[in-house]
Amino acid sequence: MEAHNRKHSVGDTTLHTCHPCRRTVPYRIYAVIHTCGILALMYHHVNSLLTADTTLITSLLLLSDVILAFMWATSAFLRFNPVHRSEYPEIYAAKPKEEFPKLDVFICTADPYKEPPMMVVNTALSAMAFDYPSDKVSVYVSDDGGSSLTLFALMEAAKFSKHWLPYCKNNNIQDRSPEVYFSSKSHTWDDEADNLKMLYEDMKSRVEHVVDSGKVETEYITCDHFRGVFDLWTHKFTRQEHPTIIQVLQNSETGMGHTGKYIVPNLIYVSREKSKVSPHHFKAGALNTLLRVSGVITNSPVILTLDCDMYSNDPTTPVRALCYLTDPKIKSGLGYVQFPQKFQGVSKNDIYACEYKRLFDINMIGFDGIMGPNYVGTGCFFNRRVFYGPPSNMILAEIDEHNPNRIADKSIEAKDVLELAHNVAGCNYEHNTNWGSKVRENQPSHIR
Ligand SMILES: O=c1ccn([C@@H]2O[C@H](COP(=O)(O)OP(=O)(O)O[C@H]3O[C@H](CO)[C@@H](O)[C@H](O)[C@H]3O)[C@@H](O)[C@H]2O)c(=O)[nH]1
Ligand SMILES: [Mn+2]
Repeated sequence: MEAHNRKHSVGDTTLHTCHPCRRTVPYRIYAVIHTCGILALMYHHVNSLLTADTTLITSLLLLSDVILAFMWATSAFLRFNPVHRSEYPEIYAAKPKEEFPKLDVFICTADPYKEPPMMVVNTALSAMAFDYPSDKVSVYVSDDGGSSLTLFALMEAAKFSKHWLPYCKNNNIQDRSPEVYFSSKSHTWDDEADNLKMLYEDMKSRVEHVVDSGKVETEYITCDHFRGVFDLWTHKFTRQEHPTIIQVLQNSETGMGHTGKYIVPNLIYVSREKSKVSPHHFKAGALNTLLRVSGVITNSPVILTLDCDMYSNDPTTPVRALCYLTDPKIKSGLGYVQFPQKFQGVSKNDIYACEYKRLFDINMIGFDGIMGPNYVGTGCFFNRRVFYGPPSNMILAEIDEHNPNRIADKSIEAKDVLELAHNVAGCNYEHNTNWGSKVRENQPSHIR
């Protein structure tokens, strides 16, 4: 979604507009002509079926043309009413900060060797640095690899964020993934940027050293709290059974907020329980775990899902999504707002296949004009309420802490909060509860 320039009159509170694509009318005319052609062809087939002797060949031709016509019709519907949307984040951003809803960001990672921890760090930092009240943002990283390397990298990210976030916000930086920012040539260098780049390179070399050596040196683990956790990884960590690990790596309540300097977002590491006897359902299982764990800890009404190989290229993205999600006129029927994926490192000449243009750009605006797009798995802001059934029929959760309207007002590090978060992070939790079976009956309300 891109904002189009538009002049606002004073008092204009329109948060978004929707307009049909210009090519719709010519396309419809073409579709009518194409349909006539198909009907004529069918007429011809039926006619020859009734008159000719070669029944088998004629029936096969009819069948194949029916299949082709069906395939054409399904894609034609996606071109029938495509719409473009524009939103006006500057109008939303002018609201008092108290009105901004809390935001939980979910990032999934699974293997520290295929998905380098520095990549996960950059994803997390780009989301932590959103143009959004920092104390309202909680970033949850799900690590299905249960790797001390990823945990170590995120501990480093938490430290670096205290320098990176104020820098981005004070200088209005567009690329909030430090890797992207420091490798781009199109920005001015001053002492502050130089120092920050040094800090970043230091962090990167520490993390890469740890990844190369395959283990975290105990000298880095200064806190007793972590020591027990790292013991879990004394042997090869991936795919072994292990209990749930939840670590609050940064807490906005106790972060720099209290020193009055700069408020930081929450950063929480989650590695769900692994057990050979229960299926883990890959990314869907990880997202369901994060949904429950975040429900207990922060229970934010808005959830963003990201993969660890992505970063946000626009810090106003959450506010853009809120232009739709908070609009009272459409709010009750709106489940999610999804952003198209853009790919890096694709050949400029390969504009269709590798950019997945049809999947993410062309088809999506087509779906949007009919009944709305399907969830493509990432880059999507959800209204937490949608996981609890349709608007008229809310399915109450097994435990009160999971209900979407509950305000999470305890400290995120409170002992009972973390204990309950551990209990709900089992890899097969939903299958062992009544709530899980109720949700399964009403399938669409749950991520699968
Ligand atoms: O057991 C697993 C396996 C994968 N993942 C994570 O799931 C994400 C997507 O997996 P990946 O292997 O990168 O799949 P892709 O084919 O690149 O992903 C596309 O297709 C997926 C399946 O439809 C969508 O979920 C993704 O958003 C979409 O980018 C990654 O962040 C992984 O770390 C887990 O958390 N646990
Ligand atoms: Mn991927």
